Amino acid sequence: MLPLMIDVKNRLVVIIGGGKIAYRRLSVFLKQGAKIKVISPHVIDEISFLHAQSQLEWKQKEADKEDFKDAFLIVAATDSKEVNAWVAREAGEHQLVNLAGESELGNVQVPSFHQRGRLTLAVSTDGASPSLAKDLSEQLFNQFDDVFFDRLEDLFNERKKIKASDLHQDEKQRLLKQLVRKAQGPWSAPTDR
Ligand SMILES: C[C@@]1(CC(=O)O)c2cc3[nH]c(cc4nc(cc5[nH]c(cc(n2)[C@H]1CCC(=O)O)[C@@](C)(CC(=O)O)[C@@H]5CCC(=O)O)C(CC(=O)O)=C4CCC(=O)O)c(CCC(=O)O)c3CC(=O)O
Ligand SMILES: NC(=O)C1=CN([C@@H]2O[C@H](COP(=O)(O)OP(=O)(O)OC[C@H]3O[C@@H](n4cnc5c(N)ncnc54)[C@H](O)[C@@H]3O)[C@@H](O)[C@H]2O)C=CC1
Repeated sequence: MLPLMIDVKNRLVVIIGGGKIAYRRLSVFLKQGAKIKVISPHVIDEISFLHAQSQLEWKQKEADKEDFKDAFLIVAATDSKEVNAWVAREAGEHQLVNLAGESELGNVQVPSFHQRGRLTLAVSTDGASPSLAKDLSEQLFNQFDDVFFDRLEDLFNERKKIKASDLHQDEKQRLLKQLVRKAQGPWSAPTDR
């Protein structure tokens, strides 16, 4: 599978199911600014709380095709394999589909990831061990300290200036390479700290 960064801001994400896993998925999309619609006869308290705060839409019913026809991304997270597989079959060929259980029936998998500032680290084990993916992404992320994130922001700003300058393309390339070399110091916190 190919890792991509996807902007879901203001996009419709339809979550089929209202349990613990549905909540874990929708929390991620909500944080990224997606519009969330939950389709489920029952939802856990955390979801009904968000609904009461108008942070998401909730249709209290079993899913049918109409519910997800306009979705940018569909998450099937019911406790029924049959329902989840049906969602995967009925989804349009241009829609993104994630199945919390049998992910191979969909076309999107959710990796374990950490994000701060402009850095995103994601780990996928393709379902071999979600727990290991979680541990690995935590270990990798913990290597970076506050200094790193300040430097990364500086890099972003300096690079923007070089890109916008009237310098010759070759000179821009030279400066951009120099920028990376300059930045390649001890990026991360020493391990004995
Ligand atoms: C295929 C995938 C779904 C997809 O496509 O998205 C999938 C599938 C399944 N997970 C299961 C179990 C667990 N999943 C977790 C945790 C996470 N699972 C996540 C992703 C994925 N899980 C995708 C593959 C990612 C990969 O492998 O790299 C994370 C990264 C993201 C997220 O879910 O939000 C999140 C870490 C959150 C974080 O990083 O913080 C834990 C541990 C815990 O909850 O702490 C357990 C219990 C222990 C264990 O089993 O390891 C089961 C068995 C269910 C059953 O028993 O019925 C299935 C189904 C199956 O394998 O058939
Ligand atoms: N990706 C992951 O990390 C994990 C995935 N899973 C998978 O996710 C599935 C869901 O897990 P939980 O949230 O714990 O289950 P749960 O039993 O807490 O929730 C299931 C939800 O599906 C809803 N539902 C049932 N039939 C429906 C229908 N026809 N239309 C709409 N909604 C319907 C129920 O009302 C309920 O809200 C599990 O069956 C398992 O396959 C489980 C653990 C971890």
